Amino acid sequence: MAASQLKQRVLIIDDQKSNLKILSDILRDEVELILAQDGEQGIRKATEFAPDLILLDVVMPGIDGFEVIRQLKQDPSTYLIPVIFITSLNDVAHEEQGLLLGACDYINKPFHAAVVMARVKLHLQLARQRLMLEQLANIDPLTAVANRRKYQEVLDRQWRDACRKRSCLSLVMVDVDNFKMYNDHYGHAAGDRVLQQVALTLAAELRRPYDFIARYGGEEFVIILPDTPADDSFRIIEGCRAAILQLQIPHQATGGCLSISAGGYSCWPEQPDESISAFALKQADDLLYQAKRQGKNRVLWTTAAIEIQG
Ligand SMILES: Nc1nc2c(ncn2[C@@H]2O[C@H](COP(=O)(O)OP(=O)(O)OP(=O)(O)O)[C@@H](O)[C@H]2O)c(=O)[nH]1
Repeated sequence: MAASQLKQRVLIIDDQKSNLKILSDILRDEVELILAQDGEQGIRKATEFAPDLILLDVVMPGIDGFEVIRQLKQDPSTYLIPVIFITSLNDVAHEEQGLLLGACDYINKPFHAAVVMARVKLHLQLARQRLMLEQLANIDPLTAVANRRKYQEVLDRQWRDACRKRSCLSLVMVDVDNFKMYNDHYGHAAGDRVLQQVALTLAAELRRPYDFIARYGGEEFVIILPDTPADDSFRIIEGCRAAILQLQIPHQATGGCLSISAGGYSCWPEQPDESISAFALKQADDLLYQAKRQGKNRVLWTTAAIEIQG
């Protein structure tokens, strides 16, 4: 089913069961509902289920709605979720406070079904559009894999995870061999089609959910293999190299078939520091350069301690 056809998720946080029931009855057919009966539970469910929209009661025992939204806006995993306040506090000062804290709208009690529905639909539509824009901003238009901007974001996250788990993370730079000659011989449009094929083939070789590929620029791709031992990572990239060769794309200018070279670097990150992760990528890039100098169509790999050559 296309993402646009999936039901969006709405989390309702209200301490009154009767309100939860009224709102559920209004929204049930249109959205997937998640219910929470106090602020703490609401925050937990917002983190766990990543809803597309939150309806938040203001007056609740324990932490009130204002404190809930404050906490949601401080957490990177929830701060983008739109929040509509639902309240019987009909004065302007409270409404202003809610909006200043980052709420996108206000619905007053008692509820009018048509108004609730209209406002929820409007904010869900805006949320969907924002998600689509975000996805477009992260994708390379030619090859449809992630772009360099997304690479940096994913690397930062996976580097932090690897620090926490003390696990092995590999960074790989991949480059199409003799691509200038390919363009010169077959034309730029044919070169574009080859880049698309290469991206598709590399992506298909990465089978684990957190393996990641991005187009780094031109005919270069970058791959992140988190939580994978160095020798397995090397084998995966060797598999990529073999898969590109198996495409048997003729490259008459070289008298053979199109190939790739790669440089890989495996490490065990200890500090979430961008200059260290940039250094790791530089190691991979230096090995790619060596692979080119040693004759191309090969993968060179290094870890802090060992060097493997293919
Ligand atoms: N068709 C096409 N070509 C591109 C694209 N981006 C970069 N290129 C071309 O890729 C070529 C890369 O050339 P070089 O950096 O000299 O590398 P190479 O010819 O592959 O040589 P080696 O890396 O030594 O194997 C240049 O001619 C770029 O114009 C693109 O999006 N489409």
